[in-house]
Amino acid sequence: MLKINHLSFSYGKKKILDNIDLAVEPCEIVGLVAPNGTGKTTLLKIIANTLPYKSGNISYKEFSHEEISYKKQLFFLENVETLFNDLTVYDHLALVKKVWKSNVEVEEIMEKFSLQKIRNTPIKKLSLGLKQSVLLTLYVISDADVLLFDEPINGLDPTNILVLNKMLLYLQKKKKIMLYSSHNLENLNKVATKILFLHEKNLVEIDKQSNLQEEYQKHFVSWDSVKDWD
Ligand SMILES: Nc1ncnc2c1ncn2[C@@H]1O[C@H](COP(=O)(O)OP(=O)(O)OP(=O)(O)O)[C@@H](O)[C@H]1O
Repeated sequence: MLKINHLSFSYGKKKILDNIDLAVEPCEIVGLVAPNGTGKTTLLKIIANTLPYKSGNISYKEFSHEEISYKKQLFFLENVETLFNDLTVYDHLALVKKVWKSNVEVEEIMEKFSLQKIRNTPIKKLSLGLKQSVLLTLYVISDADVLLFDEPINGLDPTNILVLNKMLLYLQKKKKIMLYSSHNLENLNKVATKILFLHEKNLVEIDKQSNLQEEYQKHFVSWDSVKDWD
């Protein structure tokens, strides 16, 4: 289980997270929802150890957040900008397989994402959507236990959104712990096992049976911020 207790975080005087508690079990796909600039990426970065925090505790199984064993069980790439641009697709996948000491077959996963045609193309020559597909492939290749996705749908066409959803269910069968931040409520509702809104600096669980769009409006939409354009 991934556990967060009493986590608070501020950038300078600006408080982003206030006393957050969260527990995520294997096989769970937790959808994280909030308006732009609320703190979803911040929370994922803290869990992934790329942003230090001072207040609270985070652990996975018996490992605390600072331990190397924790870091080895987790995979997070914030966005396609973090890919190694000069590597070819194949070399990037092979690198992650090596570093994460994974047994996952690169060829098999490339085939599932239909990446064979671009296997020898350097990342920098790919379109946004293809880079995003490579980024998602790296999650599968890593075979890490805890997978943190920040808007994984970014740039994907409808076919590749279906591939993403299949990938998430495949990873669920492999008992991964997944956190998935997104603005796409419709797709999130299809795949997430639990939906959390980051509301007023804390996490609120939303009933999956409820109308997510309505819940979003209730929690977040201030009509003052949607200006009249006539
Ligand atoms: N390095 C930083 N220094 C200071 N403030 C930051 C920093 N990074 C982010 N912020 C601020 O923290 C807040 C939360 O940012 P964050 O990127 O976590 O939001 P988000 O919910 O992921 O947004 P989006 O949906 O737009 O990706 C924003 O107001 C942002 O301006």
